[in-house]
Amino acid sequence: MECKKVVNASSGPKLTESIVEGLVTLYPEHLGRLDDAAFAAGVRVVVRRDYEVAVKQAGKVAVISGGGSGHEPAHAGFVGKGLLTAAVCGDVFASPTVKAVLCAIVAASSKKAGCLLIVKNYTGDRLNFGIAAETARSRFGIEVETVYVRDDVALPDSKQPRGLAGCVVAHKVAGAAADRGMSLEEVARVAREAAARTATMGVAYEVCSLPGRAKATRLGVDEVELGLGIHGEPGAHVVSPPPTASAAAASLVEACAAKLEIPAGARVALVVNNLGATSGLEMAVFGGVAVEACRARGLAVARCLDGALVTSIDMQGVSVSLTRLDDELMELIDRPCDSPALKGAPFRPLDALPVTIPADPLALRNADVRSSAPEDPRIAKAVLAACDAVSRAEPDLTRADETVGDGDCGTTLKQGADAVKADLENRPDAYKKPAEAVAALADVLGDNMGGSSGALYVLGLRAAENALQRGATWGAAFQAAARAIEQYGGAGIGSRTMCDATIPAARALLSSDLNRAALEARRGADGTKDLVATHGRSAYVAAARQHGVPDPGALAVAIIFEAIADALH
Ligand SMILES: Nc1ncnc2c1ncn2[C@@H]1O[C@H](COP(=O)(O)OP(=O)(O)OP(=O)(O)O)[C@@H](O)[C@H]1O
Repeated sequence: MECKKVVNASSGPKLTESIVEGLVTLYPEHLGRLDDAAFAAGVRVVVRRDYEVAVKQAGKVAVISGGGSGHEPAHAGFVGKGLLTAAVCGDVFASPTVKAVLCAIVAASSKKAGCLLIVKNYTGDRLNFGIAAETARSRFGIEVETVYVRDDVALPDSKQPRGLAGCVVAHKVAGAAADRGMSLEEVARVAREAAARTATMGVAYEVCSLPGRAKATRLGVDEVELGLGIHGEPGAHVVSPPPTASAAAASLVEACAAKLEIPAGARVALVVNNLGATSGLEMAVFGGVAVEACRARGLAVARCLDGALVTSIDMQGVSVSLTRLDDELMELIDRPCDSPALKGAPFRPLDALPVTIPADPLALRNADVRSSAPEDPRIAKAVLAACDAVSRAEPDLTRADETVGDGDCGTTLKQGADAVKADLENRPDAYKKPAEAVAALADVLGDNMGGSSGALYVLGLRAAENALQRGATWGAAFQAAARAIEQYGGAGIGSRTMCDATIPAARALLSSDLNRAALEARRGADGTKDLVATHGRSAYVAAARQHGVPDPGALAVAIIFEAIADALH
């Protein structure tokens, strides 16, 4: 079955046409497209809107790149001041035609200044851009230089390394040089230098899927590919199980640094490229550890660029490019640019080290709780039993929350339980008296447990702590806890929340005993299977989906009461 894509046409020129149309519609201040009727049908070339004045009349070198579509924002997204003059757009993963490249050269270049072609090193691109360059020279008298980007280091013995995300560095450097008014020869020299000093390697956690085709199933659930191309071709190595972000970053950085023979202490520009469908969360994690990996290798990360730059449609993965900088490249990389995808000075300096703002932990922690109540060894026993029971129940709680919520209730509770257990081991004295123990629980859960349930537990525990400090019984203290949860959470009996377990359990604890309270908590939790949520995240989930599944928060309360009753019987 075809994979789902947000497109009108799923392949061929119609798809390319709609990509180009979309970009020029979205970025009219930057982009225009060549009128194909004036040249030849089927030509899809995106140009700087102001190319006539800013490039041709100004006598500046035109910088042109392109290739197959599917790598957006490359290359049309890099068309603009200080970057590309024009981008030639082929069909998805297919080289553009000679005619299209020739049209771009002839339209965008002046005879006086000439044109630089930046070509990713694929046979189709080499041939089509090459024929166009020769024709532009012989038939139109335009001087053309070509720079090949062959930054791939995944296949060490390859005679024809592929062009990958490193082309962005060549675009930036050449665009800046052309903008500064350097000659064609000079622009080509610095672009060649940038390309030669750049190495790239990537990792894919999921391969890409092409519009109109079935989703590729090459990679097993436990596999990733290292050293891949950007056209869905298999990577150089399959690695299983998937490496952590740190391990992946370290191997990519090492491969690039080794290939470029970068000595320790050298300045580099780091490009962390999202291959298309890597989440913002993953990009943040990976970007940070990629910088760390460079520093661990002794490299000075002088400039850094991250984001979706040269994608492979929807590949879930990242590539790392390193460029060994010298003063000239650094100066050109730092010059301002203005295109849809890159603006200002997109290569950021990373000189400043991350700052941690010191917070005064004493100001955040509650003043010590001291009561004259006698010590009670049953408290630690009950706490331990509750923690173990919650940890054991994590899969059940997760399953329930995956159906009726966002799936994190079990892990949130387990995180709290693990932290409490560790605190109990470290500070057993804090769990000997009622008010002190409850205060310790609130402190630990407040620091370690997020989510709604984290806040609700802390609220309840604080209320119980206050009551216990005033000499309340456990029954009265739990009653105060249940009331605080009701008051701040706004839910009550029948809302399909933990209140369906806490309220009846509190009543039973006041009038009867712990066993009765556990029974009532369980009855309340089971009863939520027939309720429709009015509070909490489940309130946004269809009623039919909730039916027959207990509220995870209520279920956890029942599990805790049962564990304590069992431990203390
Ligand atoms: N207003 C409320 N009053 C009482 N209990 C609530 C309330 N809202 C949610 N809950 C309880 O919290 C449980 C879910 O806890 P969890 O920590 O997963 O919170 P969440 O609602 O998913 O919020 P998030 O994950 O965004 O913090 C629910 O099963 C329910 O028992």
